[in-house]
Amino acid sequence: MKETCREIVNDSMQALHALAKLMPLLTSQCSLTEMLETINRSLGSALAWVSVDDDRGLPRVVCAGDVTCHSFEVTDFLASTLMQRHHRSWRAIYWKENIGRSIFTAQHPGYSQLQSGVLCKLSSRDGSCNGYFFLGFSQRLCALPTLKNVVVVLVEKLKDYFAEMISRERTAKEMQLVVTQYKTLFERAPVLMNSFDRRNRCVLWNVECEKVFGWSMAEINLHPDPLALFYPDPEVRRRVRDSVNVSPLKDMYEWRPIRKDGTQLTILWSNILLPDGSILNIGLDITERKKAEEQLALKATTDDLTGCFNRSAILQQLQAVMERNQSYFCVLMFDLDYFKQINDEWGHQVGDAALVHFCDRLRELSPTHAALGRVGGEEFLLLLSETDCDAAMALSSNLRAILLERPMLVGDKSLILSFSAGVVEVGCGHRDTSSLLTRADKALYDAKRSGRGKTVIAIDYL
Ligand SMILES: Nc1nc2c(ncn2[C@@H]2O[C@H](COP(=O)(O)OP(=O)(O)OP(=O)(O)O)[C@@H](O)[C@H]2O)c(=O)[nH]1
Repeated sequence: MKETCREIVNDSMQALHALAKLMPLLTSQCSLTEMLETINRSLGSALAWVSVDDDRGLPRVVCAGDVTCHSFEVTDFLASTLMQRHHRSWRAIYWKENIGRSIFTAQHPGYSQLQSGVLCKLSSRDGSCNGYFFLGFSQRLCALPTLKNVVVVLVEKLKDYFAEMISRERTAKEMQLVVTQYKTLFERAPVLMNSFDRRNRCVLWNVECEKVFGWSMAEINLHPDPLALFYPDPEVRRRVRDSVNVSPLKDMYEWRPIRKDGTQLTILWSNILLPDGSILNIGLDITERKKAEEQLALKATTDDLTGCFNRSAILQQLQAVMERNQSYFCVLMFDLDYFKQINDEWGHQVGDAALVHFCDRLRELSPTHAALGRVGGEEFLLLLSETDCDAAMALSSNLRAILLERPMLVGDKSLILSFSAGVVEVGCGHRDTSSLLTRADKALYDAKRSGRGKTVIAIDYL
């Protein structure tokens, strides 16, 4: 092939003939490298390159041929004094011999191999493409003036194509950059992102999902219904599926999915509809934040010493029960007897332990739905829903008995706690919390006044 081409470039008619045959081969489907390779094959050149300035005016070089040539060699050659001397005055120039010496260093094979060469300026009509086109040959060619004109025609034909190809490649590069940016965002953002197709297969699962849930995408797709891994309850799964929102991003909703290790997470989920019709789920793992909030809320409503509700929390509970009062219930107000003496005789720490001991026994005897709160130093309030006076009195007696049977132990001594209590039974529809508390207080006062160690029912409130 090259032998044929050598003959071509040494003969004007054959050179033009080769050019005519070459043109249809240079289609817009070719890449720039493929195009340069085709030119080399058709004209017998050992090296072809194009150097085009990019957006920032920096040369971008594409080479093809038997002689290896790097971008920096092209750039140095174009910047050399040889090239710059009469830069404005030529459009195409050629070298009959030793062009390899102007492009390569002495160690490079091309230094001695490359002999003739043609360089042509390249600029598109719209000015979007500025640069050079070069063809180098391993022979000293005598038909170079003809070849120079062939190259000029070639460049004339190709320059708009080069411009288009370069801009296409530039667009592809920009697209690639956008893809890379989105991929990086998808992979690295500390946000959960995933997508499931219509057959419930997971098709997107970012690194954050793997980190938070503990499953890889492959592991999830081994399950016939991957969503069941996170939401074992079919009813919850149904609600999750129903929540998929095909309108633009709305609020985020809280869900409690299960992690691979069985722990429960708290995730805020929302979803967006992508242009291809698929749904992208976006989530934030708020498990730790939620735990901290719950702990704070618990602390705000709990009595540090006894672990029961604190004053404001138990009064709020009472308020809530009164507001929705649809059934009867009982309120018991307890007060430890002679508690000052306990503190004085046994010390404050024992006094604290006595409060805990009393509360623990009371909790043991109370039904699970009961609410117990500490309203003052050694004063407690117990709310018993759907409980009448008799049941409340029975509970009070049991408490007295258990405090006797299982006294508090202080070293080798035992301390039997005594208490007084007031009981109020509240009928359905009663709403007045403050009069209820006054009645309970009054009954408790009566118990104290009549000798302590007693429980008194506030009859008039029934
Ligand atoms: N150890 C301890 N003592 C407390 C705490 N809160 C209040 N007290 C004490 O409880 C005592 C209550 O005394 P009083 O109101 O006279 O009641 P009491 O001695 O039980 O007398 P009666 O109720 O009339 O039987 C006071 O000495 C308070 O200092 C607490 O958290 N820990």
